[in-house]
Amino acid sequence: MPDPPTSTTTPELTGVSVQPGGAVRGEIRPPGSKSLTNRALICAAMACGQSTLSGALRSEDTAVMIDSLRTCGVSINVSEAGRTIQVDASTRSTSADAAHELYIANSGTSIRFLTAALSAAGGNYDLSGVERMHQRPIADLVAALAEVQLGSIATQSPGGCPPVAIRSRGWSDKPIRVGGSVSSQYLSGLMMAAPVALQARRSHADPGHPVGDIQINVIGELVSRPYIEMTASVMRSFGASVDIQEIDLNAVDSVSLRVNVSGAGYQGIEYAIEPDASAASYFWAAAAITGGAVTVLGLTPDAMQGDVGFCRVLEQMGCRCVHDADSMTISGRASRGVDVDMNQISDTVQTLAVVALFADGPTRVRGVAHNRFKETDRIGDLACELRKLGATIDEHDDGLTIHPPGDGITPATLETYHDHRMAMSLSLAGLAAEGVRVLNPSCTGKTYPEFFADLETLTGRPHRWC
Ligand SMILES: O=C(O)C1=C[C@@H](OP(=O)(O)O)[C@@H](O)[C@H](O)C1
Ligand SMILES: C=C(OP(=O)(O)O)C(=O)O
Repeated sequence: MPDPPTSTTTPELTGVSVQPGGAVRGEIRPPGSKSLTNRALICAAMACGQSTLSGALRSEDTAVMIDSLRTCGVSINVSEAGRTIQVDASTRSTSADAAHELYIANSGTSIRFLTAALSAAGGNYDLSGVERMHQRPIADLVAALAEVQLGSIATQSPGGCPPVAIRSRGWSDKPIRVGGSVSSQYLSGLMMAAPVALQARRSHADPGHPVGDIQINVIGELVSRPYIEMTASVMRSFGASVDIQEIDLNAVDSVSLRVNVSGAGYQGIEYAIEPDASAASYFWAAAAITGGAVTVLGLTPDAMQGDVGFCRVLEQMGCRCVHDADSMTISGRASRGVDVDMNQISDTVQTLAVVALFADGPTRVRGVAHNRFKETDRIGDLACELRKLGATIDEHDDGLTIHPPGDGITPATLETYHDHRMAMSLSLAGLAAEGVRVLNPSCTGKTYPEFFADLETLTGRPHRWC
Protein backbone atom coordinates (compact mmCIF):
# COMPACT_ATOMS: atom_id res chain seq x y z
CA MET A 1 0.00 0.00 0.00
CA PRO A 2 1.42 3.46 -0.85
CA ASP A 3 2.29 5.88 1.92
CA PRO A 4 -0.43 8.32 2.98
CA PRO A 5 -0.18 11.76 1.38
CA THR A 6 2.31 14.15 2.91
CA SER A 7 1.17 17.32 1.15
CA THR A 8 -2.22 18.94 1.65
CA THR A 9 -3.33 18.34 -1.92
CA THR A 10 -4.67 15.02 -3.12
CA PRO A 11 -1.90 12.82 -4.56
CA GLU A 12 -2.03 11.15 -7.97
CA LEU A 13 -3.03 7.77 -6.55
CA THR A 14 -5.60 5.44 -8.04
CA GLY A 15 -8.07 5.41 -5.18
CA VAL A 16 -9.06 6.45 -1.68
CA SER A 17 -11.22 4.88 1.01
CA VAL A 18 -12.57 7.19 3.68
CA GLN A 19 -12.77 5.18 6.90
CA PRO A 20 -15.87 4.57 9.03
CA GLY A 21 -15.64 5.20 12.77
CA GLY A 22 -18.54 6.95 14.45
CA ALA A 23 -20.05 10.39 14.51
CA VAL A 24 -18.12 13.20 12.80
CA ARG A 25 -17.82 16.27 15.02
CA GLY A 26 -15.87 19.46 14.51
CA GLU A 27 -15.62 22.73 12.66
CA ILE A 28 -14.10 23.70 9.33
CA ARG A 29 -13.69 26.69 7.01
CA PRO A 30 -13.84 25.57 3.36
CA PRO A 31 -11.72 27.40 0.76
CA GLY A 32 -13.09 30.43 -1.12
CA SER A 33 -16.07 30.13 -3.42
CA LYS A 34 -15.25 29.16 -7.00
CA SER A 35 -18.24 31.08 -8.32
CA LEU A 36 -17.35 34.26 -6.44
CA THR A 37 -13.63 34.03 -7.24
CA ASN A 38 -14.26 33.71 -10.98
CA ARG A 39 -16.87 36.50 -10.98
CA ALA A 40 -14.59 38.83 -9.04
CA LEU A 41 -11.71 38.02 -11.40
CA ILE A 42 -13.80 38.96 -14.45
CA CYS A 43 -15.02 42.24 -12.93
CA ALA A 44 -11.55 43.15 -11.65
CA ALA A 45 -9.99 42.34 -15.04
CA MET A 46 -12.42 44.71 -16.77
CA ALA A 47 -12.20 47.50 -14.13
CA CYS A 48 -10.44 50.84 -13.98
CA GLY A 49 -7.84 50.73 -11.23
CA GLN A 50 -6.44 47.87 -9.19
CA SER A 51 -8.37 45.28 -7.19
CA THR A 52 -7.38 43.00 -4.35
CA LEU A 53 -9.41 39.82 -3.84
CA SER A 54 -9.07 38.12 -0.46
CA GLY A 55 -10.20 34.65 0.60
CA ALA A 56 -9.98 33.50 -3.03
CA LEU A 57 -10.00 29.87 -4.22
CA ARG A 58 -6.86 28.32 -5.66
CA SER A 59 -7.90 25.42 -7.89
CA GLU A 60 -7.93 24.36 -11.53
CA ASP A 61 -11.10 26.35 -12.32
CA THR A 62 -9.64 29.59 -10.98
CA ALA A 63 -6.17 28.88 -12.41
CA VAL A 64 -7.52 28.63 -15.97
CA MET A 65 -9.41 31.89 -15.48
CA ILE A 66 -6.25 33.62 -14.19
CA ASP A 67 -4.09 32.19 -17.00
CA SER A 68 -6.61 33.29 -19.64
CA LEU A 69 -6.82 36.83 -18.27
CA ARG A 70 -3.01 36.99 -18.16
CA THR A 71 -2.92 35.90 -21.81
CA CYS A 72 -5.15 38.92 -22.48
CA GLY A 73 -2.52 41.13 -20.85
CA VAL A 74 -4.14 41.57 -17.42
CA SER A 75 -1.54 41.78 -14.70
CA ILE A 76 -2.39 39.31 -11.88
CA ASN A 77 -0.33 38.65 -8.78
CA VAL A 78 -1.25 35.67 -6.59
CA SER A 79 0.00 35.40 -2.99
CA GLU A 80 -0.74 33.77 0.38
CA ALA A 81 -1.10 30.27 -1.13
CA GLY A 82 -3.58 31.58 -3.68
CA ARG A 83 -5.90 33.26 -1.21
CA THR A 84 -4.99 36.83 -2.20
CA ILE A 85 -5.14 37.96 -5.82
CA GLN A 86 -4.14 41.42 -7.02
CA VAL A 87 -5.49 42.43 -10.40
CA ASP A 88 -4.41 45.37 -12.52
CA ALA A 89 -6.38 45.66 -15.76
CA SER A 90 -4.56 48.74 -17.07
CA THR A 91 -2.22 46.44 -19.07
CA ARG A 92 -5.12 44.53 -20.77
CA SER A 93 -4.81 44.32 -24.55
CA THR A 94 -7.29 43.29 -27.23
CA SER A 95 -5.89 41.03 -29.86
CA ALA A 96 -6.56 42.56 -33.27
CA ASP A 97 -4.34 40.22 -35.30
CA ALA A 98 -3.48 36.65 -34.29
CA ALA A 99 -6.13 35.33 -31.90
CA HIS A 100 -5.31 34.91 -28.21
CA GLU A 101 -5.45 31.13 -27.51
CA LEU A 102 -7.22 30.47 -24.21
CA TYR A 103 -7.23 27.00 -22.59
CA ILE A 104 -10.13 26.56 -20.19
CA ALA A 105 -9.80 22.85 -19.17
CA ASN A 106 -13.35 21.95 -17.98
CA SER A 107 -14.35 25.18 -16.22
CA GLY A 108 -17.90 26.12 -17.23
CA THR A 109 -17.79 29.47 -15.44
CA SER A 110 -14.51 30.41 -17.11
CA ILE A 111 -15.53 29.64 -20.68
CA ARG A 112 -19.01 31.17 -20.37
CA PHE A 113 -17.89 34.33 -18.53
CA LEU A 114 -14.83 34.90 -20.74
CA THR A 115 -16.72 34.31 -23.99
CA ALA A 116 -19.20 37.05 -23.10
CA ALA A 117 -16.68 39.50 -21.63
CA LEU A 118 -14.17 39.19 -24.48
CA SER A 119 -16.92 39.49 -27.09
CA ALA A 120 -17.93 42.79 -25.42
CA ALA A 121 -14.33 44.00 -25.15
CA GLY A 122 -13.60 43.21 -28.82
CA GLY A 123 -10.64 41.35 -30.34
CA ASN A 124 -9.80 37.86 -31.57
CA TYR A 125 -9.89 34.89 -29.21
CA ASP A 126 -9.99 31.08 -29.50
CA LEU A 127 -11.27 29.29 -26.39
CA SER A 128 -10.93 25.53 -25.97
CA GLY A 129 -10.73 22.91 -23.22
CA VAL A 130 -10.68 19.20 -22.41
CA GLU A 131 -12.75 16.66 -24.36
CA ARG A 132 -15.71 16.96 -21.97
CA MET A 133 -15.70 20.76 -22.31
CA HIS A 134 -16.18 20.23 -26.03
CA GLN A 135 -19.38 18.32 -25.20
CA ARG A 136 -20.81 20.94 -22.83
CA PRO A 137 -23.28 23.27 -24.59
CA ILE A 138 -22.63 26.95 -25.06
CA ALA A 139 -24.99 27.41 -28.05
CA ASP A 140 -27.54 29.63 -26.27
CA LEU A 141 -24.82 32.07 -25.23
CA VAL A 142 -23.17 32.12 -28.64
CA ALA A 143 -26.56 32.65 -30.35
CA ALA A 144 -27.25 35.61 -28.02
CA LEU A 145 -23.83 37.10 -28.76
CA ALA A 146 -24.15 36.51 -32.51
CA GLU A 147 -27.20 38.83 -32.47
CA VAL A 148 -25.44 41.70 -30.72
CA GLN A 149 -21.75 41.34 -31.54
CA LEU A 150 -20.12 43.15 -34.48
CA GLY A 151 -17.98 40.54 -36.26
CA SER A 152 -18.29 36.76 -35.99
CA ILE A 153 -18.59 34.19 -33.22
CA ALA A 154 -18.84 30.43 -33.75
CA THR A 155 -18.68 27.10 -31.96
CA GLN A 156 -16.65 24.25 -33.42
CA SER A 157 -18.06 21.02 -31.94
CA PRO A 158 -21.39 19.34 -32.72
CA GLY A 159 -24.41 20.54 -30.74
CA GLY A 160 -23.07 24.07 -30.30
CA CYS A 161 -20.18 23.18 -27.99
CA PRO A 162 -16.66 24.66 -27.64
CA PRO A 163 -14.10 25.44 -28.99
CA VAL A 164 -15.39 28.99 -29.49
CA ALA A 165 -13.85 31.40 -32.00
CA ILE A 166 -14.51 35.11 -31.36
CA ARG A 167 -13.68 37.81 -33.90
CA SER A 168 -15.32 40.86 -32.35
CA ARG A 169 -15.49 44.62 -32.80
CA GLY A 170 -17.66 45.01 -29.69
CA TRP A 171 -21.45 45.07 -29.28
CA SER A 172 -24.20 46.97 -31.09
CA ASP A 173 -26.93 48.58 -28.98
CA LYS A 174 -29.62 45.91 -29.65
CA PRO A 175 -31.38 44.33 -26.66
CA ILE A 176 -30.08 40.83 -25.97
CA ARG A 177 -32.14 37.61 -25.85
CA VAL A 178 -30.74 34.47 -24.22
CA GLY A 179 -32.04 31.02 -23.30
CA GLY A 180 -31.59 29.96 -19.68
CA SER A 181 -32.84 26.36 -19.53
CA VAL A 182 -29.42 24.68 -19.92
CA SER A 183 -27.26 26.92 -17.73
CA SER A 184 -27.58 30.18 -15.81
CA GLN A 185 -23.91 30.89 -16.59
CA TYR A 186 -24.90 32.32 -20.01
CA LEU A 187 -26.97 35.06 -18.41
CA SER A 188 -24.35 35.69 -15.72
CA GLY A 189 -21.71 36.04 -18.45
CA LEU A 190 -23.80 38.51 -20.45
CA MET A 191 -24.59 40.53 -17.32
CA MET A 192 -20.93 40.84 -16.33
CA ALA A 193 -19.96 41.70 -19.92
CA ALA A 194 -22.52 44.50 -20.23
CA PRO A 195 -20.52 47.20 -18.35
CA VAL A 196 -17.56 46.38 -20.61
CA ALA A 197 -19.71 47.05 -23.70
CA LEU A 198 -21.12 50.22 -22.12
CA GLN A 199 -17.65 51.53 -21.42
CA ALA A 200 -16.58 50.86 -25.03
CA ARG A 201 -19.71 52.62 -26.32
CA ARG A 202 -19.10 55.59 -24.06
CA SER A 203 -15.53 55.96 -25.30
CA HIS A 204 -16.81 56.14 -28.93
CA ALA A 205 -19.92 58.29 -28.26
CA ASP A 206 -20.04 62.01 -29.10
CA PRO A 207 -19.36 64.13 -26.01
CA GLY A 208 -22.63 64.86 -24.21
CA HIS A 209 -24.42 62.05 -26.10
CA PRO A 210 -26.08 59.81 -23.50
CA VAL A 211 -25.33 56.08 -23.65
CA GLY A 212 -28.40 53.91 -22.86
CA ASP A 213 -28.69 50.83 -20.65
CA ILE A 214 -28.07 47.33 -21.88
CA GLN A 215 -31.16 45.14 -21.68
CA ILE A 216 -30.88 41.36 -21.44
CA ASN A 217 -34.05 39.23 -21.80
CA VAL A 218 -34.18 35.62 -20.69
CA ILE A 219 -36.40 33.54 -22.95
CA GLY A 220 -38.29 30.74 -21.19
CA GLU A 221 -37.08 28.84 -18.13
CA LEU A 222 -34.03 29.94 -16.16
CA VAL A 223 -32.19 27.28 -14.11
CA SER A 224 -29.94 27.82 -11.08
CA ARG A 225 -31.55 31.19 -10.29
CA PRO A 226 -29.57 32.11 -7.12
CA TYR A 227 -26.41 32.50 -9.22
CA ILE A 228 -28.03 35.49 -10.96
CA GLU A 229 -28.42 37.38 -7.67
CA MET A 230 -24.81 36.48 -6.91
CA THR A 231 -23.71 37.92 -10.26
CA ALA A 232 -25.65 41.13 -9.67
CA SER A 233 -24.20 41.45 -6.18
CA VAL A 234 -20.58 41.11 -7.35
CA MET A 235 -21.20 43.55 -10.23
CA ARG A 236 -22.71 46.12 -7.84
CA SER A 237 -19.69 45.81 -5.56
CA PHE A 238 -17.47 46.73 -8.53
CA GLY A 239 -19.67 49.78 -9.30
CA ALA A 240 -22.17 48.59 -11.93
CA SER A 241 -25.92 49.27 -11.69
CA VAL A 242 -28.06 46.17 -12.20
CA ASP A 243 -31.84 45.92 -12.14
CA ILE A 244 -33.54 42.51 -12.29
CA GLN A 245 -37.24 42.27 -13.15
CA GLU A 246 -39.29 39.05 -13.04
CA ILE A 247 -41.77 38.90 -15.93
CA ASP A 248 -44.91 36.80 -16.21
CA LEU A 249 -43.71 34.10 -18.61
CA ASN A 250 -46.84 34.18 -20.78
CA ALA A 251 -47.07 37.94 -21.03
CA VAL A 252 -44.49 39.11 -23.59
CA ASP A 253 -42.62 37.00 -26.08
CA SER A 254 -41.77 34.20 -23.57
CA VAL A 255 -39.50 36.56 -21.65
CA SER A 256 -39.25 35.34 -18.04
CA LEU A 257 -36.67 37.77 -16.67
CA ARG A 258 -35.30 41.13 -17.78
CA VAL A 259 -31.97 42.54 -16.60
CA ASN A 260 -30.95 46.16 -17.19
CA VAL A 261 -27.32 47.10 -16.74
CA SER A 262 -26.12 50.71 -16.58
CA GLY A 263 -23.46 52.79 -14.85
CA ALA A 264 -19.99 54.05 -15.58
CA GLY A 265 -18.21 50.68 -15.74
CA TYR A 266 -16.30 48.68 -13.15
CA GLN A 267 -13.98 50.30 -10.60
CA GLY A 268 -11.16 48.39 -8.90
CA ILE A 269 -11.88 47.56 -5.23
CA GLU A 270 -10.89 45.35 -2.30
CA TYR A 271 -13.22 42.37 -2.37
CA ALA A 272 -13.60 39.59 0.23
CA ILE A 273 -14.77 36.17 -0.98
CA GLU A 274 -17.03 33.85 1.05
CA PRO A 275 -16.03 30.21 1.68
CA ASP A 276 -17.48 27.83 -0.92
CA ALA A 277 -20.99 26.68 0.01
CA SER A 278 -21.03 23.74 -2.43
CA ALA A 279 -17.82 22.48 -0.80
CA ALA A 280 -19.43 23.02 2.62
CA SER A 281 -22.21 20.60 1.65
CA TYR A 282 -19.77 17.65 2.01
CA PHE A 283 -18.98 18.54 5.60
CA TRP A 284 -22.62 19.11 6.56
CA ALA A 285 -23.37 15.76 4.90
CA ALA A 286 -20.64 14.10 7.01
CA ALA A 287 -22.61 15.13 10.11
CA ALA A 288 -25.93 14.06 8.59
CA ILE A 289 -24.66 10.59 7.57
CA THR A 290 -23.00 9.80 10.90
CA GLY A 291 -25.33 11.61 13.32
CA GLY A 292 -22.53 13.98 14.33
CA ALA A 293 -22.32 17.78 14.39
CA VAL A 294 -20.29 19.89 11.94
CA THR A 295 -19.93 23.66 12.02
CA VAL A 296 -18.95 25.41 8.80
CA LEU A 297 -17.28 28.75 9.48
CA GLY A 298 -17.76 31.80 7.27
CA LEU A 299 -21.23 30.93 5.93
CA THR A 300 -24.70 31.94 7.14
CA PRO A 301 -28.21 31.59 5.64
CA ASP A 302 -27.67 35.13 4.20
CA ALA A 303 -24.64 34.06 2.17
CA MET A 304 -24.53 35.08 -1.50
CA GLN A 305 -24.38 31.42 -2.49
CA GLY A 306 -27.71 29.66 -2.89
CA ASP A 307 -26.09 26.33 -1.97
CA VAL A 308 -26.35 27.16 1.74
CA GLY A 309 -29.98 26.10 1.05
CA PHE A 310 -28.67 22.51 1.20
CA CYS A 311 -29.01 22.82 5.00
CA ARG A 312 -32.78 23.28 4.64
CA VAL A 313 -33.00 19.95 2.80
CA LEU A 314 -31.02 18.25 5.58
CA GLU A 315 -33.44 19.77 8.09
CA GLN A 316 -36.36 18.21 6.19
CA MET A 317 -34.52 14.89 6.50
CA GLY A 318 -34.39 15.21 10.27
CA CYS A 319 -31.15 17.11 10.99
CA ARG A 320 -30.98 20.20 13.13
CA CYS A 321 -29.51 23.39 11.67
CA VAL A 322 -28.38 26.31 13.82
CA HIS A 323 -26.43 29.37 12.80
CA ASP A 324 -24.78 32.40 14.34
CA ALA A 325 -23.26 35.53 12.81
CA ASP A 326 -20.46 33.60 11.08
CA SER A 327 -21.27 29.90 10.94
CA MET A 328 -23.84 27.21 10.20
CA THR A 329 -23.98 23.92 12.10
CA ILE A 330 -25.72 20.71 11.06
CA SER A 331 -26.26 18.05 13.71
CA GLY A 332 -28.10 14.75 13.98
CA ARG A 333 -28.80 12.02 11.46
CA ALA A 334 -30.71 12.56 8.21
CA SER A 335 -33.15 9.72 8.77
CA ARG A 336 -36.14 10.66 6.56
CA GLY A 337 -36.28 10.44 2.77
CA VAL A 338 -37.52 13.60 1.03
CA ASP A 339 -39.10 14.74 -2.22
CA VAL A 340 -37.18 17.86 -3.19
CA ASP A 341 -36.76 20.21 -6.17
CA MET A 342 -33.03 20.99 -6.36
CA ASN A 343 -33.09 23.22 -9.46
CA GLN A 344 -31.67 26.12 -7.44
CA ILE A 345 -29.00 24.08 -5.63
CA SER A 346 -28.01 21.59 -8.31
CA ASP A 347 -24.32 21.32 -7.30
CA THR A 348 -25.46 19.61 -4.09
CA VAL A 349 -27.50 16.83 -5.75
CA GLN A 350 -24.66 14.30 -5.56
CA THR A 351 -24.08 15.16 -1.89
CA LEU A 352 -27.76 14.66 -1.11
CA ALA A 353 -27.87 11.40 -3.05
CA VAL A 354 -25.17 9.92 -0.80
CA VAL A 355 -26.90 11.18 2.36
CA ALA A 356 -30.10 9.58 1.04
CA LEU A 357 -28.42 6.14 0.98
CA PHE A 358 -28.57 6.15 4.78
CA ALA A 359 -32.17 7.39 5.22
CA ASP A 360 -35.06 5.14 6.21
CA GLY A 361 -37.11 5.77 3.04
CA PRO A 362 -36.71 6.84 -0.60
CA THR A 363 -35.61 10.30 -1.73
CA ARG A 364 -36.85 11.88 -4.97
CA VAL A 365 -34.72 14.67 -6.51
CA ARG A 366 -36.50 16.83 -9.11
CA GLY A 367 -35.82 19.81 -11.36
CA VAL A 368 -32.20 19.09 -12.33
CA ALA A 369 -32.33 17.96 -15.98
CA HIS A 370 -29.52 20.49 -16.55
CA ASN A 371 -27.23 18.33 -14.37
CA ARG A 372 -26.68 16.09 -17.40
CA PHE A 373 -24.56 18.87 -19.01
CA LYS A 374 -22.02 19.35 -16.23
CA GLU A 375 -18.61 17.74 -15.67
CA THR A 376 -20.34 14.44 -16.44
CA ASP A 377 -23.96 13.28 -16.71
CA ARG A 378 -24.75 13.89 -13.05
CA ILE A 379 -28.01 11.91 -13.25
CA GLY A 380 -27.08 8.84 -15.32
CA ASP A 381 -23.53 8.39 -14.03
CA LEU A 382 -24.58 9.12 -10.45
CA ALA A 383 -27.33 6.47 -10.70
CA CYS A 384 -24.77 3.96 -12.01
CA GLU A 385 -22.39 4.46 -9.04
CA LEU A 386 -25.15 4.48 -6.40
CA ARG A 387 -26.40 1.13 -7.74
CA LYS A 388 -22.92 -0.35 -7.14
CA LEU A 389 -23.42 0.53 -3.46
CA GLY A 390 -26.61 -1.56 -3.36
CA ALA A 391 -29.23 1.21 -3.80
CA THR A 392 -32.15 0.86 -6.19
CA ILE A 393 -32.28 3.93 -8.39
CA ASP A 394 -35.10 5.14 -10.64
CA GLU A 395 -33.66 7.53 -13.20
CA HIS A 396 -35.97 10.32 -14.40
CA ASP A 397 -35.51 12.95 -17.09
CA ASP A 398 -35.21 15.64 -14.41
CA GLY A 399 -33.54 13.75 -11.56
CA LEU A 400 -33.60 10.45 -9.71
CA THR A 401 -35.22 8.48 -6.90
CA ILE A 402 -32.88 6.82 -4.44
CA HIS A 403 -34.17 3.74 -2.60
CA PRO A 404 -31.61 3.05 0.15
CA PRO A 405 -30.12 -0.46 0.24
CA GLY A 406 -32.19 -2.53 2.70
CA ASP A 407 -29.30 -4.57 4.16
CA GLY A 408 -26.59 -1.92 4.29
CA ILE A 409 -24.13 -0.57 1.75
CA THR A 410 -22.43 -3.06 -0.60
CA PRO A 411 -18.62 -2.57 -0.64
CA ALA A 412 -17.64 -1.22 -4.08
CA THR A 413 -15.02 0.58 -6.13
CA LEU A 414 -16.59 3.69 -7.66
CA GLU A 415 -15.80 5.61 -10.85
CA THR A 416 -15.63 9.41 -10.63
CA TYR A 417 -15.81 10.41 -14.34
CA HIS A 418 -13.28 13.28 -13.91
CA ASP A 419 -16.00 14.97 -11.83
CA HIS A 420 -14.75 16.56 -8.60
CA ARG A 421 -18.24 16.42 -7.06
CA MET A 422 -18.58 12.71 -7.84
CA ALA A 423 -15.31 12.07 -5.93
CA MET A 424 -16.13 14.30 -2.96
CA SER A 425 -19.71 13.10 -2.49
CA LEU A 426 -19.27 9.35 -3.12
CA SER A 427 -16.30 9.18 -0.74
CA LEU A 428 -18.63 10.21 2.11
CA ALA A 429 -20.39 6.83 1.94
CA GLY A 430 -17.19 5.45 3.49
CA LEU A 431 -17.88 7.39 6.70
CA ALA A 432 -20.58 4.86 7.58
CA ALA A 433 -19.73 1.75 5.56
CA GLU A 434 -16.70 -0.51 5.05
CA GLY A 435 -15.09 -0.99 1.65
CA VAL A 436 -16.14 2.11 -0.31
CA ARG A 437 -13.24 2.99 -2.64
CA VAL A 438 -13.33 6.06 -4.88
CA LEU A 439 -11.13 6.15 -8.00
CA ASN A 440 -9.07 9.09 -9.28
CA PRO A 441 -9.48 11.23 -6.16
CA SER A 442 -7.17 13.94 -7.52
CA CYS A 443 -10.02 15.14 -9.78
CA THR A 444 -11.16 17.20 -6.75
CA GLY A 445 -8.46 19.66 -7.88
CA LYS A 446 -11.03 21.30 -10.17
CA THR A 447 -12.47 23.17 -7.19
CA TYR A 448 -10.96 21.72 -4.02
CA PRO A 449 -7.40 20.29 -4.19
CA GLU A 450 -7.20 19.95 -0.38
CA PHE A 451 -10.56 18.20 0.05
CA PHE A 452 -9.31 14.82 1.31
CA ALA A 453 -6.76 16.42 3.63
CA ASP A 454 -9.45 18.69 5.10
CA LEU A 455 -11.89 15.79 5.51
CA GLU A 456 -9.18 13.83 7.33
CA THR A 457 -8.59 16.75 9.70
CA LEU A 458 -12.33 16.97 10.40
CA THR A 459 -12.88 13.25 10.99
CA GLY A 460 -9.60 12.75 12.84
CA ARG A 461 -9.10 9.40 11.03
CA PRO A 462 -6.63 8.75 8.20
CA HIS A 463 -8.03 7.70 4.82
CA ARG A 464 -6.72 4.55 3.15
CA TRP A 465 -4.96 5.36 -0.16
CA CYS A 466 -5.20 2.34 -2.42
O1 LIG B 1 -22.59 30.64 -12.11
C1 LIG B 1 -21.97 29.82 -11.43
O2 LIG B 1 -20.98 30.15 -10.73
C2 LIG B 1 -22.40 28.41 -11.43
C3 LIG B 1 -23.64 28.06 -11.88
C4 LIG B 1 -24.14 26.68 -11.88
O3 LIG B 1 -24.16 26.21 -13.21
P1 LIG B 1 -25.53 26.14 -14.09
O4 LIG B 1 -26.11 27.48 -14.19
O5 LIG B 1 -25.02 25.59 -15.39
O6 LIG B 1 -26.45 25.19 -13.36
C5 LIG B 1 -23.27 25.74 -11.06
O7 LIG B 1 -23.54 24.40 -11.38
C6 LIG B 1 -21.80 25.99 -11.28
O8 LIG B 1 -21.00 25.15 -10.49
C7 LIG B 1 -21.44 27.42 -10.91
C1 LIG C 1 -20.87 22.50 -12.63
C2 LIG C 1 -19.75 22.90 -12.05
O1 LIG C 1 -18.81 23.69 -12.60
P1 LIG C 1 -18.69 24.49 -13.97
O2 LIG C 1 -20.02 24.48 -14.65
O3 LIG C 1 -18.26 25.87 -13.57
O4 LIG C 1 -17.65 23.77 -14.76
C3 LIG C 1 -19.45 22.51 -10.66
O5 LIG C 1 -18.49 23.06 -10.07
O6 LIG C 1 -20.14 21.66 -10.12
